[in-house]
Amino acid sequence: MDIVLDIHVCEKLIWYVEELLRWNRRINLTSIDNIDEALEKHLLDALTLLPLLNRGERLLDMGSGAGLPGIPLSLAMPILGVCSVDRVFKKIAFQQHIARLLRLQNFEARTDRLQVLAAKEGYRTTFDVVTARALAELRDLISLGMPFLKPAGRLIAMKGPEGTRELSDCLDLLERQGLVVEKQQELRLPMSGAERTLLVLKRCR
Ligand SMILES: C[S@@+](CC[C@H](N)C(=O)[O-])C[C@H]1O[C@@H](n2cnc3c(N)ncnc32)[C@H](O)[C@@H]1O
Repeated sequence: MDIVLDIHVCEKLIWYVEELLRWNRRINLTSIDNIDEALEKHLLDALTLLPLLNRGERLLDMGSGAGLPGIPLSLAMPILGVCSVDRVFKKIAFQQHIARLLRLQNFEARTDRLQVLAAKEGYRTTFDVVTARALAELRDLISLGMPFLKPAGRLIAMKGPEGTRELSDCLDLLERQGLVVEKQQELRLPMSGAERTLLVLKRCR
């Protein structure tokens, strides 16, 4: 997948996935409970965003669940500032446990509803990048994500094959919100061949 990472980063990434599956036996965090599948469909999938990010950017991961894609991105790119938000406390407790043990300096996990966080100072219009995986249809992601974007910020929606249809269904909304499609990237995960669509929408006014 053209992603080259330091061996120490890889060890931490794999430890994170193992810890996720360990916690998953006690509290339900993810439907995947097999290590090979989790490495591909959680870890590699999250890392597909790396080439789309720039050093020093501030990123919001909306509805991050067990920390995906925010935790792998924060490990692989320590120069990124990641804020990871989910409304479910136990999921954020797991993310905070990971951040503590891996000493993630560039990572903040908070329990909040996105609609509430969007009104808070320090969060509204302060992010260069807003990401979401498996949170909602593109139309709803745009409504949820727009309040957080800086001028010229990007919303990156991680979608399956349905991404293309969802995009063409909301071209009117993009126009109204002042968003343009900066990139539409289709890819396949290397083991299962599962299809993914990355949609990068840039705020232009
Ligand atoms: C299907 S999970 C996806 C989790 C993670 N992004 C992933 O790909 O594994 C969707 C998550 O979004 C969270 N969520 C849904 N609506 C939300 C809202 N309005 N505010 C904050 N979190 C929300 C849910 O609690 C859930 O953990």
